[in-house]
This record gives sequence, structure tokens and C-alpha cells, in this order.
Amino acid sequence: MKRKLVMIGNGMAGVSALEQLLKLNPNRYDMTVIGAEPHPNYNRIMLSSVLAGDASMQDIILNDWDWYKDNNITLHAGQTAERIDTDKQIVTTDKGISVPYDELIIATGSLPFMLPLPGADKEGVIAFRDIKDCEAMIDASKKYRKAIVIGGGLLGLEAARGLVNLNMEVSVVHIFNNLMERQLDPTASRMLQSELENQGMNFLLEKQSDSIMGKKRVTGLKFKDGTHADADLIVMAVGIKPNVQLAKDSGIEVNRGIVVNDYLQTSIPNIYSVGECAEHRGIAYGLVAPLYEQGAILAKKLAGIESDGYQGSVVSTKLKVSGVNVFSGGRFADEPGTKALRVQDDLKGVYKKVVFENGKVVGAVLFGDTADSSRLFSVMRSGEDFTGREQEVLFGASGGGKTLSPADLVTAMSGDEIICGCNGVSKDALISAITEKGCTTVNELKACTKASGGCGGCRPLVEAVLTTTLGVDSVVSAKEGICGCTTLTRDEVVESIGRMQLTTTKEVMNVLEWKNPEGCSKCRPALNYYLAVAFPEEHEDEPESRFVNERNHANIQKDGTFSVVPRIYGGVTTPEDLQRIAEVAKKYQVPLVKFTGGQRIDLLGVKKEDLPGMWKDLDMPSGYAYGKALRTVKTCVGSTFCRFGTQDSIQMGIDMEKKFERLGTPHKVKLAVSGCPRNCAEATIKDLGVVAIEGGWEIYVGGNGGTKVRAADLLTKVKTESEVMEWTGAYLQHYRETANFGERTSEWLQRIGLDTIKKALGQQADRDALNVRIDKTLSLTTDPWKQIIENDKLNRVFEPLAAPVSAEAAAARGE
Ligand SMILES: Cc1cc2nc3c(=O)[nH]c(=O)nc-3n(C[C@H](O)[C@H](O)[C@H](O)COP(=O)(O)OP(=O)(O)OC[C@H]3O[C@@H](n4cnc5c(N)ncnc54)[C@H](O)[C@@H]3O)c2cc1C
Ligand SMILES: NC(=O)c1ccc[n+]([C@@H]2O[C@H](COP(=O)([O-])OP(=O)(O)OC[C@H]3O[C@@H](n4cnc5c(N)ncnc54)[C@H](O)[C@@H]3O)[C@@H](O)[C@H]2O)c1
Ligand code: SF4
Ligand code: FES
Repeated sequence: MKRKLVMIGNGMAGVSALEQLLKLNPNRYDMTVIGAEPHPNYNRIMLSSVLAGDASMQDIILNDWDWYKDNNITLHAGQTAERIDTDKQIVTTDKGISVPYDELIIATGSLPFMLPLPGADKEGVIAFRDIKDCEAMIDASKKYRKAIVIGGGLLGLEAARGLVNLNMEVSVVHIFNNLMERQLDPTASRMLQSELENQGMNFLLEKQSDSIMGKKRVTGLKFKDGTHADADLIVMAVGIKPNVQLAKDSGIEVNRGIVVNDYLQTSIPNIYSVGECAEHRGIAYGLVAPLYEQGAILAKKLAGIESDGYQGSVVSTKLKVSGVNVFSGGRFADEPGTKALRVQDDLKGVYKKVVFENGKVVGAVLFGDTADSSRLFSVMRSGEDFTGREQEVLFGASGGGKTLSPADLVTAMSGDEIICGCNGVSKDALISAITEKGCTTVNELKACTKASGGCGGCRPLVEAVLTTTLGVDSVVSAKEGICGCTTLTRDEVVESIGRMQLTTTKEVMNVLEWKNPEGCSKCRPALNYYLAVAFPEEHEDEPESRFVNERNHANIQKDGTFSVVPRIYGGVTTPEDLQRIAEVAKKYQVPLVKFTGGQRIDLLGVKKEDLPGMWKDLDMPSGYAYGKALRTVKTCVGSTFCRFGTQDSIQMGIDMEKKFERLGTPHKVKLAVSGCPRNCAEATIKDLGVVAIEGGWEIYVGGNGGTKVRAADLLTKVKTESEVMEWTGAYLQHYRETANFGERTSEWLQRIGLDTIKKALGQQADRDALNVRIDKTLSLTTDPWKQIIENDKLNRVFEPLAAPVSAEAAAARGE
């Protein structure tokens, strides 16, 4: 008769151990799994992607109901094990089922740590641990606006990013001055904060929470320093604690976690523990890679196969927030006896730190460029001695910055090394999916093994396994859908919109069979844009598909207020306009009036409800400082006053701004005009810059300031002002029609190549056709501020939802 193996907990660690056991010895046990959640085993890691709109609940199922049936595993889902009788060897559940065992695995994971604050039991205060929490956040985002995430660790930041994607105003409350202090040093932490602020998150640092405000539902969070912040939703992400109560009540030795030996055995020999609930050599891990390693050892033990036992793990993490590359591994902090090699490039926003102890790499932090992460993690685990040649770790043996390619890396890996940490997929598992199941693309490998379906960080290595196994020529290059809702690429979507005459995002999603019928925060704004380019007349703009700043026609600031930037053509103003701006600033008590880098005046710290009033009193057009649109045309003094000026740069700039204002583009667009090659308007770091020369103008394209500085390329030289306009119109329209939504001109130009652009604009007839299309679009635009002022319904959106709660008023109400 088969032995009875029972597992409590249907999570990632435990089920991975069972999967491995089934491979090693499928017939040894009758298996029963008791799982408190009413779902089959799913990828908890991917809850962040579900929240961010990049995956659906269906995408994250790891083992569906059939898997249990096919492997003869009895699953009691939605039942909690309440008692273990270790003498009689029986587990009893909350629904009264008793399950006898010969061997028992406790894989109960962790519980989120909930701060015991007064008011923590109010509606709208949740953790982020399971499907139920994820659904609660998605639901809240449909009804409420303001969210607070307590905890600036991995989980808190991923939750915050998801909520931003769901169009909530998000503040992250962190107890320290540095975000992710458990994974990053202060330098990386500061860079991270600045990047996340750019993505729309607000940070309240060094704040200790005191109590939760509100009657039935949360309305805000009060801090120990007497201040408070408003919130309709509070997510606590302040760490986890191993879920050990059941084990403790059953007389099993428990410390912080359930104490296990190298074979995952607890103090009772036929009871094992694996995953976040287990404590091995004093450590309870909180990441999946070590848990899978534990699972592999436990599977061998239960299959009766000898092994050296579990020796502990070196861990590494990557933050799963799109647009931010952060890696941290091992002991990254400066400690006595360690030395660090650091590289910092503020221009590119890159920071790398590698920590050595006795010549060995013991830790690393990477920000901005994480291409080296797998290699660094590999040398960290190998314990290779770099004494006297430490520089090689970052700059290669020649010192020339050469790093090992992913192909070199996978070639050097042993078969059982894990390539995808999120899903516990080894190199051998990938190779057998290629050779035995015929996978030829990364997407097929993902479908077959789940590799690369989590944080995505292993994708280059998965690709490398494909190319090293099949040969570069045999690998079908995998195409990427525009988001998790579809497998169609940008070009396929745009082509279908044109061919099938689709005019609304809903229509596109229906006809093109979107996996998620509502779309996500990535595809909705993109579709709205592509439709506007394809059918400027027929497509009606969909405000609900726009980002929060564009919906409000103002940029939201870190304290929840907004900024107002009126249009000032070419940076040229008048005493009358200045006077009006001053009066408005005084009337609305604007706390900060500032000149911008684009020669505009920025009125900062404006309350949302004051926006329409200010726009009306200003009586100036919107400067679109918030939009994916033409922002500014910066000009120098030019020939009007400057003794070096060869052309009238001011008039040229004003004419350009008047013509192209309100033009929607894939990303923001900044222009500049300089009156001579001294280039005082910095035209060569703009999306399009015009520089006057003797007898004409030079047009530069694809420049960029900011984090990724790029000098623009010369597109052409022309003689007259009307030619400048003609080339600018053609260039901007070509960018509008061919770039990916969210792609700056500098990225687009580098992707498709300057020569391709020159070819597309080279013929007069092509430029004329592009100008006809851009002129059509421009003729249909109206000023959004004016539109709102004149429309009561639109105006009401700016009315306050509820009276703001002051700290004093809240205190008086006893909150
Ligand atoms: C949003 C999010 C993102 C994450 N991202 C990453 C990441 O990018 N990388 C990474 O390495 N890690 C990540 N983690 C952590 C990772 O998910 C965990 O380390 C992993 O899921 C732990 O697996 P486990 O099986 O030990 O526990 P769990 O997955 O928590 O499974 C335990 C299961 O046991 C059940 N259970 C508990 N008690 C009982 C009982 N008495 N009876 C029956 N069932 C019971 C629980 O309901 C649960 O379903 C993330 C976690 C979250 C929440
Ligand atoms: N990408 C990833 O690898 C990933 C993503 C999500 C979660 N996880 C894992 O899930 C688990 C939970 O994540 P986590 O971020 O909650 O845990 P954590 O312990 O890593 O971080 C908690 C953070 O909350 C802060 N904090 C603690 N008390 C606070 C307070 N009173 N106010 C404000 N901030 C406070 C801490 O300083 C810390 O930075 C961890 O094991 C984590 O590794 C990993
Ligand atoms: S770019 Fe030339 S024309 Fe313009 S301000 Fe500078 S020196 Fe004068
Ligand atoms: S390592 Fe995260 S998806 Fe593979």
C-alpha cells in the first residue's frame, strides 16, 4: 500500500516540492493537499503584474484543477487545517474533514504583518498578499481616488506602481529616509525615489504612522508628528511573519519560523516544513528562489534519494516596476572588512556597486542598468577569488568594460542551476522543453515552463538557452504584444485599426479579441492615441483612457496639488500678460511662481478645485505642460537684438509654436530655435531644433536632455522659413504615425535609424502628404482649458469630492 503524504498549504513552495517529487518517484505516495485559499496553486509573485494591469488572474495559475486530478492528488481547497494530532497522525480542517498521514509537510507560508494601529480594522485597510487583496485594490480604484501604501519595501513599491496604473493618487509612507533600505544603499535608493516620483508616486519619508482616520471607512492616516494625509485606501506592506501558529500548537519546535534541519525535517521526524514558514539555520526566507531550492531537497528526501541536504541560499531581488531596473544581491552594505567598487553615471542614471570580502564578491547593487545582474549573482554564488583583479568584475579582464554575454553565462551554468528564479525553472528544464517539446521561441518556453513569466528579468538568459541549444539561425524571434492583454504588436494593432476602420478602444479590444476585455493601463492610452492618429475626425477622444495629468489638464505635484503653466509662445510675453499672471497668482494664493527651463511661468501648489477659475482668469491657452503633446518652443534673442544673430529666431519660434500647439504626439515634444550656431536655445538637445546659419537654417532631430542626454542629428539644411515649417510638419507627422506610444523621438530615431527617416521625408510629395495629414489634425484641435471653462459638466469634475480634513478637525472628531 502507498504511504500517505499530506501537505498543509497549497502555495508556491509546497507545490513545487510535490512537482519535483512526482518527477522523481510518482507512485510512492497517496497525496492530499489542504489549502486555505479557494484557488488552485497560483504565482503569488505575479499579483504585482495583475495589479499593474500586465497580466490577468488566469495568466498566473501555475497548476490548474486538472493538474491535481491528473496526478491523483486530493485537493481540499478553501479549507484551513486547524489541528494536527501528531500521535494519531491526523490533520483536521475547519470544515471537519480528518486526513490521516504517514508523512506531513507544513507549507503554510507567511502572514502579512499588519501594524496594530488604532483604526486598522476600518474598511479600506488591507494587506497585499493574495488574490483577494489584489481584487480589493482593483475594486477600490474604481470608486476611490487616494491611496496610501505604508512601507517603501519591494512589496509596497510594487503595490504603489499598480495603484498608479489604476489611476489612483498614491503616497508611499516609509519609516526611514531611504526606500528599500533592506536591499539598497542610500545612493541607489535616492535614484530609485526620483525615478518613481517621475512615474507619479508621492513619498512621505521618515513618517511613523499613529492611527487610521475615518468612521466606517478609512479617510486618512495620522502620523506621530501630528500631520496627516488623506486616503480612501490604505495598503500595509511592512513585512511578513512566518505562519507558524498551527505548528506551534501541535508541539513542533518553533522559533521565528518552524525550525528545520538540512533535510527540511522539523523536531518531529515525519513532519517536514518548506517555504516561508520554515526556519533553516536561523533564516526564514521571503523570496521564491531559496524556497524552490528547499523544495528540491525535500522532494529528494521524500523520494528516498540521498542528497547533501539544503545548505542555505544567497538571495537576490529585482523590483518588478516597469521602467525601473533595480537589482540587489547578497551583502550590499559597507561593513568592516569589506571593500566596495562603485560606478556612478548621473547622466545615464546608472549606479553599480560591488562589495568584496577577502577578494570574493559578497554583494551587489545595480540601478539603471541591470544587464550584469545574472553574472554578478553567479560569481557571488561561486565564491571565485578576485584578489588583485577586482576591477574585472565590472570592467572585464581587458578593463574595457566587456561583460560576459548571456550566451557565455548559460554555457558556463550547470544543468540544475535555476535560470528563472520567479518560477524555479532550471537550465535543464528549459533544454528539455526545447528538445522534447519543440519550443522555438521565448513565448513558447514561457507557455511550456513559465520561465520569464514573472519579473521578466531572466528573459535574456532564456533567450540564450534557446540560441545555444538550437543555434542562432533556428530561433524564431519572438514578437511582443503591446501589453499583457494581447499578443498583437503595435504594428499589427495599428494596421488592423486602419484596415477594419475601428474607431473606439472598446471596438479594438472586442474585434481583436483582447484577453482582458477592459484592457489595462498600458493599452488603453496607447489605443486612444493610435485611433486619434488613424482617424482624427471620426475618433472621439476618451478621457478615461488618458493618464491622470492629461485628464486634469494639469500636472499633479508630490503634495497632491497641481501646477498651471499657460502658453507663452516662443518664451515671449508682454507686461499685460505678466500683470494678469501676477494677479491670478495673488488671488489664488499660489505658493510658488517659477520660470521653467522651457521659458514659461509655472504656478505651483494649486488646489484642484481652483484650476478652472484660474484658467478663466488667466485667459491664456494651456501650455500643455502635462501632456504627450508639443510642450514648448524655446528661442534665443536672435537677430532682433543679438549682434551675432543671423536670423529672426524669436519669430520663427513663435510661428512654430502657434502652428503646432495642441498637437498630440506619442510622447512629449520640445522644440527650440537658435539665431546662430552659438546655439543659445540649446536646439541640439531637443526633439527638433532649428539653428540659423548664414543664408538659411539647419534642422536637427532626435535630441534629448534629462536623464538620457542625446545630441540631435542633422536632418537637413533649408533656405527659407516656410521650408523649416514644411520639414518640421512632415517630421512630426512621421513620428506620430510610426513611433510606439510612449516613445520619445530620440528612442524612435535610434530604433528606426536616421536614414529611414531621411528616406521617408526626402521627396517633396511625401512631405506634402504628411503635411496634409498633420494640418487636418491641427485644424480639429481646441484649447482644453477653454473647453472646460465653457462646459458645466466638465467643470464639475474639478469640484472637491468632500471637504478636506484638517488635522485639527480630525482630532476634534476623535479620529
Ligand atoms: C505581491 C507579491 C509579490 C512578490 N514578488 C516576489 C518576487 O518578485 N520575487 C520573489 O522571489 N518573491 C516574491 N514574493 C514573495 C513570494 O511570493 C513568496 O516568497 C512565496 O509565495 C512563498 O511561498 P510559500 O509557499 O512559502 O507561501 P505561500 O505562497 O504564502 O503559500 C502558503 C499557502 O498556505 C496556505 N495556508 C496557510 N495556513 C494554512 C492552513 N492552516 N491550512 C491550509 N492552508 C494554509 C495559505 O493560504 C497559502 O495559500 C512576492 C509576494 C507578494 C505577495
Ligand atoms: N520583487 C520582489 O522580489 C518582491 C516583491 C514583493 C514582495 N516580495 C517579498 O514579499 C515579502 C514582503 O515584502 P515587504 O516589502 O512587505 O517586506 P520587507 O520587509 O522587505 O519591507 C517592508 C518595508 O516596510 C518598512 N516599514 C516597516 N515598518 C514600517 C512602518 N511602520 N511604516 C512605514 N514603513 C515601514 C520597512 O522599513 C521595509 O522597508 C518580502 O519577503 C519580500 O521580499 C518580493
Ligand atoms: S544663438 Fe546666436 S543669435 Fe541666438 S542669442 Fe545666442 S549668440 Fe545670439
Ligand atoms: S526570474 Fe523572474 S520571470 Fe524569470
